[in-house]
Amino acid sequence: MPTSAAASATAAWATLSSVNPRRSSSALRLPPSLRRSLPSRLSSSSPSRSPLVPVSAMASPAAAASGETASRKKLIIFDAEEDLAASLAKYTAELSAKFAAERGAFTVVLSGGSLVKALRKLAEPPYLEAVDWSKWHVFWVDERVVPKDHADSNYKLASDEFLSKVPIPADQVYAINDALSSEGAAEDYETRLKQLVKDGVIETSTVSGFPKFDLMLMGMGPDGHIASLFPGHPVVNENQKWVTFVKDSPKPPPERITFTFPVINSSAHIALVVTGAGKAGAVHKALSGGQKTSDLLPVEMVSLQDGELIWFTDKPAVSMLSSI
Ligand SMILES: O=C(O)[C@H](O)[C@@H](O)[C@H](O)[C@H](O)COP(=O)(O)O
Repeated sequence: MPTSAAASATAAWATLSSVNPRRSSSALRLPPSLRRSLPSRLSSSSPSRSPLVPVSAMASPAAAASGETASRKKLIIFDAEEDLAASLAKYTAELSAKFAAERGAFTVVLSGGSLVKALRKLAEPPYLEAVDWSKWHVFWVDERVVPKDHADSNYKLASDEFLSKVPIPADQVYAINDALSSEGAAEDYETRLKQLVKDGVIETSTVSGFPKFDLMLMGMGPDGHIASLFPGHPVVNENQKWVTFVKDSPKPPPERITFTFPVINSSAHIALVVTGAGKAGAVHKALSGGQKTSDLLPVEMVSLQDGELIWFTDKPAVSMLSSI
């Protein structure tokens, strides 16, 4: 797998207590003992490059409350969006190779929003040629209930910006049925997921019994929402269904379908792409710890049972962390 993305990355891995965006990234350099625990696929190939430092113990109120410990969490702070996009492409391509080799399929879940633009480097050399796109199966963690050619459609966004540029077989791209109501579309999507589990395309979590997707690529809203799971909305507590619907989303359009938390938290990997000063308050709340479990933002309810959560961030997004 090409290493050019890692070589150009100016990312810094940091323990939460070390994050201080007002310092230069070299101030985030950690001792070799900590650097040794980096996942090799994300390690810098050259010691002269900017450091990549692991988050060893990020606060997780939800995990702490439930006593879960298997979740692995990391935070990456990028100096530039170009570097974030390069690192995200490398991370995704390496997971694609791993899952394609291990089980002949790679299940990838997309959100809408700025995440889609951050995927652009996957559709460029060297990844365009190096990735085995025939193994990809693409899903949406949430979708607006609008026609697929509507400007609000997450499918249309991903299709225009990414999927139309890579050779994924069309029958392995699972858009919602846009002829149905929101209730019907959610039920239909869950039925199709169940068939794909039966067919062995989607794995099942041995921990939860819910579907286990290989990689979820998601954004987070300024209010701390992920997917279409908004703060204070009852669907954040759905614990039976795989896919549900909302008719009153505070972010337009109002009607959406969304994966539920049991599915999100069964993922093998989640890349949470969160950039810009508008996200700083939610990032601060999510990463500073100590909140009551009744007061969690949806993003704080991401608690992987047996998986890896990586925050891909930039300095504006973590700009409030220096105060903790
Ligand atoms: O359907 C949606 O509205 C999106 O899927 C939404 O959940 C998005 O991912 C976040 O709002 C972050 O979006 P930005 O990264 O553009 O802020």
